Amino acid sequence: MDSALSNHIHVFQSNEPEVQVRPKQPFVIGVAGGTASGKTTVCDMIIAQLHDQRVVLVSQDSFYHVLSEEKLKQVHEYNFDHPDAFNTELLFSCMEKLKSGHAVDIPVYDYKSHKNHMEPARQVNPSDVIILEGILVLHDPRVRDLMNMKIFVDTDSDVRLARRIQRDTVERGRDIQSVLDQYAKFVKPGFDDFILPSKKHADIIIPRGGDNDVAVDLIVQHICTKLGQHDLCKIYPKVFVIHSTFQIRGMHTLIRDVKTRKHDFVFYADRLIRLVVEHGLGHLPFTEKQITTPTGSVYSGVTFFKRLCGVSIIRSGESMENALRACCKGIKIGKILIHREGNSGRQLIYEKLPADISGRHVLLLDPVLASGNSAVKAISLLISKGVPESNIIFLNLIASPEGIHVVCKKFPKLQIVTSEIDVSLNTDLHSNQHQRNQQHISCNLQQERIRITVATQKTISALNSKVPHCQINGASETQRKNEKLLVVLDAGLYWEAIRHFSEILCNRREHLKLLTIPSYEIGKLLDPAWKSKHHTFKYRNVQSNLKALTLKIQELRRRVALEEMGNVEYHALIRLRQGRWHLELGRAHLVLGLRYRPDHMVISFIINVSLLVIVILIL
Ligand SMILES: Nc1ncnc2c1ncn2[C@@H]1O[C@H](COP(=O)(O)OP(=O)(O)O)[C@@H](O)[C@H]1O
Ligand SMILES: O=c1ccn([C@@H]2O[C@H](COP(=O)(O)O)[C@@H](O)[C@H]2O)c(=O)[nH]1
Repeated sequence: MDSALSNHIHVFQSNEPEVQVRPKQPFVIGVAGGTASGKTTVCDMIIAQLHDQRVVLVSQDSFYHVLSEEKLKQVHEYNFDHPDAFNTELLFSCMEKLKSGHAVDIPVYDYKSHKNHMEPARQVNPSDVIILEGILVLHDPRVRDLMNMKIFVDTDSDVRLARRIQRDTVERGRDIQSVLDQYAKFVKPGFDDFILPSKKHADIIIPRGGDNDVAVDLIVQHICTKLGQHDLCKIYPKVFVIHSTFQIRGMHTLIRDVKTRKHDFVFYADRLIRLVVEHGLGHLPFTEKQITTPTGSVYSGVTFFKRLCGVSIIRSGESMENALRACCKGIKIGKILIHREGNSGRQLIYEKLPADISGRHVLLLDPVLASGNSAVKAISLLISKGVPESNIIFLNLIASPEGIHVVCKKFPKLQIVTSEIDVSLNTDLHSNQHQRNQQHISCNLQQERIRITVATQKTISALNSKVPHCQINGASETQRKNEKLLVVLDAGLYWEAIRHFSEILCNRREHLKLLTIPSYEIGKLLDPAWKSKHHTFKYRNVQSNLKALTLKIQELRRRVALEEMGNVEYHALIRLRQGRWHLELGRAHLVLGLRYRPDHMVISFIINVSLLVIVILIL
């Protein structure tokens, strides 16, 4: 260590116990790049954006060796661009101390006198973020290893030379000729031999330096995420955030961007969901297993835990089901529908869970953990069904700190696996995300299953109003049931609506009956107890040459057998396009009715015509 410098760079211990002073490790960023590439400018931009974090900037220049008087006389012959010009031992030890939560005193370098200012030395306190900036900060492997993020600022050499001439003549007391001489003799060779080769160690390369505010934004977001996650993961050891990479941040950026198209949103949300699901599966128990390979050698491996099930919180949780099915073939998936009442109230509307759920590990699915209220309701239900708290893994894409606090405080043994903790997941973002989830789900629904739209609800409401209430026990009960029915329908649980609200639905007019027929058939498969004397239409009446329809029914039966009851395109089955309900429903009714039940249709037709004639006569 330089004795002159070491006298003025000292490391001191804090008096307080370490854990109280620094409950977490600082996030260390290294920023390297050629002279005048914009390293300081980029650092200033990062610091400005991290306004609510404690950030310190350490410059490698502070660690230039102190020059003897003799060397100072020949300073134009001194190579400031060689690694040996720096006291790297001291730099390393200071960074190590800072990282482990100790304050250090660092001198301030003066370029005019080429000296480290001894008095006053700069006291650098341990902070949330430590940025180390300098031409060769990525050169030494020990210093590099202290860094959580390594950045290289990559600016065109002509631009750098022009900036250096301007800066060094204005700020560093040089003339143009000396700048050019130093550049040719030391700066350029130093760049080619040491600085440029260190670029390969960088995690991020920022072209154009401070002009690249997109890169700086991304870096700042990444740091914020890391800082937020450090805290929560330390407080709650059962919270796991999948390793954040720029791929993952990029996908999060896309799914949050209001300009992202629905198709891209679905694609990237699905990719993230898949990562979360895979990660979540890694938290399941396993047993050791030895197997013999085809070459006869013995491999000591593990075998997965098999008694599993998924439970999705309707509706957004359903968007995670496909990823779970893709990872766990034939997995049983239950559903819970929770209705929001006011800000914190939640009402359980519907649940369908595997009968033997208490003996299974449960992967609870909901892409967004916001307030935590729905999650608490769903988890409480699972526990009431006998699932041990420690057997539940809650998987989500984005979790708010608030939601994590609420869930983890109440269920400390439950595990949460998420792809990001979002400190800005406030009500606005939640509603935005919620809207996005709706889009995601509706996109899936368009492809795979019926989507009960507002128009449908209106149609059903209109039909409801035509049903004499006396048929059902008490008007208020009817209203309540109708309300519940609409919530279930809104969730797209059409056949569930038929099963659980059959007494309301079976009294609907022909249109609705026709619409419910495929669901009714599926309902029969699952629950033979459900029957309605009002339904006369049977699939066995379908002509045998209607192969496409038969295949679809088979496909439905297969899916039902796999308990994929939500993923059914009922509309396609009855050849009905979604939307334009009145017209299309009537047409579909007529076409299908005439084809399969001409007797019925003729009678209806005669009755309708007779009624019309009577009305005309009366008028
Ligand atoms: N994007 C930019 N556009 C114009 N001038 C810049 C830009 N970035 C930096 N500079 C100027 O170039 C000089 C060197 O920038 P600085 O950030 O100090 O680079 P470094 O720390 O890499 O030496 C400074 O005078 C600064 O004002
Ligand atoms: O006394 C000195 C010390 C350093 N230099 C030059 O400074 C640059 C590094 O600083 P940047 O801010 O990154 O440009 C380096 O190229 C040295 O040549 C100096 O001229 N005099």
